[in-house]
Amino acid sequence: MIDIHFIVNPIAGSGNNIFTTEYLQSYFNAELYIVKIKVSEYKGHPLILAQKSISQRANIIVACGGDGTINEVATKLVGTNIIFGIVPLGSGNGLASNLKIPFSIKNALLKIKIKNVEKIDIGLINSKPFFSNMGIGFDAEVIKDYEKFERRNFYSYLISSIKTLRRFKKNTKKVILLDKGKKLINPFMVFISNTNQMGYGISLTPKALLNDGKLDVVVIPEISKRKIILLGLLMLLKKPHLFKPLEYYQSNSLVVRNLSKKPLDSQIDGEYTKQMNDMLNIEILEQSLSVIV
Ligand SMILES: Nc1ncnc2c1ncn2[C@@H]1O[C@H](COP(=O)(O)OP(=O)(O)OP(=O)(O)O)[C@@H](O)[C@H]1O
Repeated sequence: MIDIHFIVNPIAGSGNNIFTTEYLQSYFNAELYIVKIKVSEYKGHPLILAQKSISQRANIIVACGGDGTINEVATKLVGTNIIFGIVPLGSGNGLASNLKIPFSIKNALLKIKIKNVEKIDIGLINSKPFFSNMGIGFDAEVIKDYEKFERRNFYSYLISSIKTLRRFKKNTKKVILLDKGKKLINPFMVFISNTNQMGYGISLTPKALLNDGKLDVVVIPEISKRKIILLGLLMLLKKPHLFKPLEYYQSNSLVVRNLSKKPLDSQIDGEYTKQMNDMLNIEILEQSLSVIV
């Protein structure tokens, strides 16, 4: 028998995500599969549920949600032989988009049933995993504002982006030192990605591969509001490389030092995180998650 556990975030994306055992057993029949559904009740709960599923010896653990839920569930599976599945229900779905996992629940479940497994790289920030991307600067501030919205969709991202743009430079000075001694004062963004998608078809790192042992790094220095708008348009047109101040490179590790007095605001897989540590060691852990594609 195959033990398959579904960890469902009921509020991901447009919300109201409900799965019943009858529905899932129409794909995973009771003669072959033992199906368990676990519904997360609060932020951080998917992590606890995944840990329980591991101790219950699940063979396959499926995250039903967006990048935040994926992050919490998959964090527990890194370096194990447990197979990880995704039913994308989030607003952005960066990792699922890169893996070409269908957004239709039916087709995502059929993929899981076929069980074509690939090993993918994951990123680490001071040993804490990320799967899609992390960022410091504008994206982190957008996410901080976005988390106040009840509705998690493209419209909320757009409103948060406009609000952030209005007040962006009024914040205290940020000073960051990147590993090669590159000092950045008030950078617009330092963005580090494992995937070639941010969600909604938007990307800053189109060359990223999930199994190349590299993270794709985008550094954008302090820029004017007019240039921020130009960058936004180029991203929507899928041509961010035409934006001249943007520096793009690949690396298997980097160090980010915070030289300002305040902790750095960051986003990790689309969730706001305050970095209390002044030194961030960011690295790649090659082919350490077995995921159904
Ligand atoms: N019942 C719940 N109530 C509130 N928050 C929850 C609940 N269950 C899970 N969460 C948290 O919601 C956060 C966001 O989840 P998720 O990323 O899946 O959705 P999303 O933000 O809509 O998608 P995306 O990241 O792709 O944009 C995660 O940190 C998760 O732990």
